[in-house]
Amino acid sequence: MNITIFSIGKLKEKYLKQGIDEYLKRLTAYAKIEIIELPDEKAPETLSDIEMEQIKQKEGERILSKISDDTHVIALAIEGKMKSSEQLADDLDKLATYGKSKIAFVIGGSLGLSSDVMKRSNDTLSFSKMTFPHQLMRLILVEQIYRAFRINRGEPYHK
Ligand SMILES: C[S@@+](CC[C@H](N)C(=O)[O-])C[C@H]1O[C@@H](n2cnc3c(N)ncnc32)[C@H](O)[C@@H]1O
Repeated sequence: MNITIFSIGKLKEKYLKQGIDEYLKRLTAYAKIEIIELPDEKAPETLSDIEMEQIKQKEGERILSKISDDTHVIALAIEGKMKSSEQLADDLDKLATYGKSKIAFVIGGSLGLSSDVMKRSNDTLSFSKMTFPHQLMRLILVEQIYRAFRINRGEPYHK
C-alpha cells in the first residue's frame, strides 16, 4: 500500500518531527508512506469570508494538483466521520482487499480544507470535535496509521 499524507504548512517543532519520524520508520515494515508538505498562504488575523475562501481555494489547488485520479482520498476534518482505531484499520484493510493501493490523507492549513478538496475526497476522518494544530495532527495521524497496521496484522500494541 502506498500512503501519502498531504499537509499544508511547515512542520517547525523539533519534538513533533522526532515523533513523526519515529512512526514513519516503524511504518516502513507495513507500507510505503511519505509526507508531502505544501506551502500555506499567508493568513493575517483579519480576513473577510471571501479572502478566507480564496486562501483555502489556493491551498486546495496545490493539494489537488498532486493527487492522481486513482487515489483514494481521506480528508481530515473536524466535522468529518469519527471512527475507532479498529474501524480505521478495517477501512485500510478493505481498501487493500479491493485493490486500492494509493491512499492519500489530507491535512488542511490554519483555515481548513477547501470545498473542492472535500468534494474530491472519498472519505473523511475526524479525530474529535476539538481543533488540533496541523503539525500535531500529523503526529496523531501517523500513530493511528501505525496502530491500524498492527491491528490488521494481529500484532500486540499497547491498548
Ligand atoms: C488548525 S486546523 C484548521 C481549523 C479550521 N478552523 C477548520 O475548521 O478546519 C488544521 C487542519 O488540521 C486538521 N484537524 C484539526 N483538528 C482536527 C480534528 N479534530 N479532526 C480531524 N482533523 C483535524 C484538519 O485537516 C484541519 O484542516
